[in-house]
Amino acid sequence: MLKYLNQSEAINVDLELFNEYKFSVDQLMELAGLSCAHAIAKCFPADRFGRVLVCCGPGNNGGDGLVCARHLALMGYLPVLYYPKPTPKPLYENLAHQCKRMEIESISECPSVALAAECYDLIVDALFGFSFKPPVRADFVPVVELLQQTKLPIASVDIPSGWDVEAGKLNECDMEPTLLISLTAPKLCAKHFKGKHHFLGGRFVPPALQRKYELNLPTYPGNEMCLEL
Ligand SMILES: NC(=O)C1=CN([C@@H]2O[C@H](COP(=O)(O)OP(=O)(O)OC[C@H]3O[C@@H](n4cnc5c(N)ncnc54)[C@H](O)[C@@H]3O)[C@@H](O)[C@H]2O)[C@@H](O)CC1
Ligand SMILES: [K+]
Repeated sequence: MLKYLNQSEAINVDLELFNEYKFSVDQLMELAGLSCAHAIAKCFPADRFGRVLVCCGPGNNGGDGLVCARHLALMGYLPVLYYPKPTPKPLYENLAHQCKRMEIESISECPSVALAAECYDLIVDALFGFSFKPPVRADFVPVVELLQQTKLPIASVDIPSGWDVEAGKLNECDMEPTLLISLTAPKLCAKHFKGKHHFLGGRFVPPALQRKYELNLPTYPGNEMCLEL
């Protein structure tokens, strides 16, 4: 049976990938963000869902979002970034710079539900991942409210933002993505996911680490970056 990780297991797997297996954050983020773009392309083809609002948070989940936006642009989408709190570290500055040089538009105001409905076909939620601790801080309340109120389909990276990593949907955030891309392995909250598509991405987990945490990951088909669970 596929293992669903609690918050501390997710953090420990992450630490081991960096400390024991010597991956760099950039490497894993690139693969994670690329796998998200692939899962999105399988569920939301560019000819019908071309205009994508990519909402990025301040941590690595937001970094995955920046990578995903860049790959979506390469795949024929028209992503627009909403990245309200850019993190002043070279990793994130470089990813944001790459998006800019890829001519990806950026907006500084969170759009209203009505404006988002007019301008976009899909929202990518890369606000918070497995290090989220509720409640949502003030800076991110408007965008979390947009995610809760919009009728547009949402693709969530790793965790539906605002959900508790283990308990799932909270009273203060009952957002329901259409697509969830669990990275590395699903977290416990994914057991409560009721949307249409649940994908696994982040095809980089060494066999010994899979065995140690008894992840029982399914076999990715062929050279695919992601698979539907
Ligand atoms: N091995 C892995 O497990 C990998 C993880 N990656 C991504 O990294 C994510 C985890 O990244 P991080 O640990 O950097 O953390 P997150 O991106 O989950 O979030 C932490 C950031 O959000 C802020 N934050 C936390 N709670 C908040 C709240 N209530 N209101 C507002 N802001 C809040 C924190 O200050 C911090 O800046 C994963 O979910 C996944 O998306 C990938 O990049 C690559 C590989
Ligand atoms: K997220």
